[in-house]
Amino acid sequence: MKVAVLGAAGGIGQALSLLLKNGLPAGSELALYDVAPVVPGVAVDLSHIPTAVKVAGFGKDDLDAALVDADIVLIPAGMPRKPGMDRADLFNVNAGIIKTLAEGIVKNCPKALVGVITNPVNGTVPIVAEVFKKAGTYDPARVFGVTTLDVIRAETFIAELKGLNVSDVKVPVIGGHSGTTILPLLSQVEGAEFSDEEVAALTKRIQNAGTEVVEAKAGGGSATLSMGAAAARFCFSLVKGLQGENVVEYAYVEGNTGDAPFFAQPVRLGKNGVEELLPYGELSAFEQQAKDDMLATLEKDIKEGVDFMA
Ligand SMILES: NC(=O)C1=CN([C@@H]2O[C@H](COP(=O)(O)OP(=O)(O)OC[C@H]3O[C@@H](n4cnc5c(N)ncnc54)[C@H](O)[C@@H]3O)[C@@H](O)[C@H]2O)C=CC1
Ligand SMILES: O=C([O-])CC(=O)C(=O)O
Repeated sequence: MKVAVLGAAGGIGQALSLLLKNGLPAGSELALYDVAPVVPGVAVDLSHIPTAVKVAGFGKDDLDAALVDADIVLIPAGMPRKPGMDRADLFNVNAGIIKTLAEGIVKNCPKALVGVITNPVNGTVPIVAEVFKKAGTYDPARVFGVTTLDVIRAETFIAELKGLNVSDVKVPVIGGHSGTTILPLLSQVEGAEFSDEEVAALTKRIQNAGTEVVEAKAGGGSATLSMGAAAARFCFSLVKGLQGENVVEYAYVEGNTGDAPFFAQPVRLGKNGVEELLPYGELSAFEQQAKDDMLATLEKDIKEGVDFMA
């Protein structure tokens, strides 16, 4: 198994790479790529951890070597938010970065499963899809926007509020990955009941959790450690799928819900990425309204990504 992390020297990239060094199956290769000159050092540092995962660092001119024959590519490359910014404000800087990296994937590992972390996810995932379409290598089952952070936040906040064991709490989160496009389905959480006030407050907290971190970091960036944990969880699920295990995650994919061209929904993972698109089930009246209200924003974000490549 070869996993490439693009943007590996950044806040997310380093946390994620540490978790992958410790958690990938024995015999795996971890390829760390970044334009920052520190990246070989990050690889050397991680290589001293005694696990059976081989780590190599690749500097800015070595994208091809980092990607060649990768089974999974995770992309946390690009600029994070500062207080006062929306994720959409990152589009102009990050769109070009994502395009270049996606072109590298086409050239070196067109069959890889690709997890896009770079914001705005609502628009960067369509860019990856368009690059692959242009090259004739697009397979919607292999391209994911990583929305796992929304899921783990929802699990954490609900366990805290209701005094539950967090490992027992499962929360579906659908839609996109910004503001109101993030839609936790609290009506489907088993083992917990919520008042209308709790639903409104929790939904808002989950939607604004990224901003909560951005403000707390006061100009020093956005979520990196929790995102590292979320991306590692998602990557380990992709690995399990590749190994033939049956595992379900929520991810932002070109799916079949009919809501928008890309939409986070439950997917069963397998040897080819998405093995089965699963329905998100019945929505409460609150959730139905919230979904209807957010679709125009999500569509606009997606169009921005598609138009960038037109
Ligand atoms: N999907 C999600 O839930 C989340 C997404 N994010 C996003 O992840 C991205 C990264 O965030 P951080 O790690 O905090 O930022 P960071 O600034 O700490 O790291 C970004 C890294 O990307 C590298 N980079 C820039 N251009 C590159 C290129 N062309 N090729 C390879 N590497 C390149 C930089 O050198 C840097 O090391 C941001 O866009 C952020 O908004 C952050 C948190 C959650
Ligand atoms: O809020 C941000 O800019 C980073 C992010 O996507 C998150 O933490 O969910």
